[in-house]
Amino acid sequence: MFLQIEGLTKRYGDTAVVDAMDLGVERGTICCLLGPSGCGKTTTLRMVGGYLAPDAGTVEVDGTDIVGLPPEERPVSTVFQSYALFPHMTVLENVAYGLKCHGMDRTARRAEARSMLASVAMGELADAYPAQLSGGQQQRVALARSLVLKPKVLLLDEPLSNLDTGLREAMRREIRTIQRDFDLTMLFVTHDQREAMALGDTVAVMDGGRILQQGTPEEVYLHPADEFCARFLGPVNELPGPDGPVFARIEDVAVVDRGPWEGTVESCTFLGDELSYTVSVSGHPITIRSQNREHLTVGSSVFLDIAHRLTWKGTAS
Ligand SMILES: Nc1ncnc2c1ncn2[C@@H]1O[C@H](COP(=O)(O)OP(=O)(O)OP(=O)(O)O)[C@@H](O)[C@H]1O
Repeated sequence: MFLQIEGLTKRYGDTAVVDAMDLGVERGTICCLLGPSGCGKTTTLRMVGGYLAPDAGTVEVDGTDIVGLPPEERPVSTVFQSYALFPHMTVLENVAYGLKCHGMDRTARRAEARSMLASVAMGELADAYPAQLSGGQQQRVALARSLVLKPKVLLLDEPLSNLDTGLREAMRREIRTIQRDFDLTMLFVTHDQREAMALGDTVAVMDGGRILQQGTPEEVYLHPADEFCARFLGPVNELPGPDGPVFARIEDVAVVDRGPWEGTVESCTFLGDELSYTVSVSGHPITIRSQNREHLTVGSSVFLDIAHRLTWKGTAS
């Protein structure tokens, strides 16, 4: 693996907030580190970036352990959630600043910064100040400032969380394009499962300072390692079965003419692009989505079947 984290540990008092964590990211891919608030995502990123010393473990980039190196000597650059742009510097100066720290002369670093700004479509705003920019524009400057350093690994800590939904999706596409253009290896922290699946070549599900599962979006969504991963990646229906509950994703439960489960339609909610029903099966509330505009009648009986059963260790199969 191009980025290989092994046994990484950070303790505060008696609590290991990152607990002997292992994670690998292949060269030229995006790994989304996904987990609930407080599970240790930022702490992990800060240790990889060099802003926090681990108590144990190794972080290798391209075969070299970087744990002992200060941030500026690591082949790694971080884009923070807050963008952390210098308010008194222009966009161009912000992007050129890191190159100054690497000893590049003024003309060369301004030329590099201009070319990087052009590649994130910010060339025309090179002389603006951060306060004059929208959130999305500031985000692009923050990306340019990291990319100009040509890091081997780019770390992003919830970089889209300050943006509204439309802009977030546009920026996600842009990050994907930049990642491909620069053949970057990225570790992208998020607590948003849709974002993780949309962006990640792999998704690493984290809880309690550990990685519970790492796989492609399809693997973690359709074949979760445990119940926590199953529920964190998306809603789960729990149907009664002869040997214990049968689990399925909402979109994998459908109304059929004849099927193994029978229930009563309890409610119907109009969501615009689809209808959401709650069907009670032996007292279990089951959620079903349908794009058919013809409403099922509340109170009527329906049969249900599932297209794919979610299983993990310990579930009935
Ligand atoms: N300096 C510190 N001293 C003590 N505890 C800390 C310190 N920094 C972080 N923690 C604790 O470590 C745990 C992990 O924090 P971290 O910021 O890594 O979580 P996170 O997964 O990034 O959460 P979020 O999504 O909310 O940003 C939290 O319980 C936090 O309170």
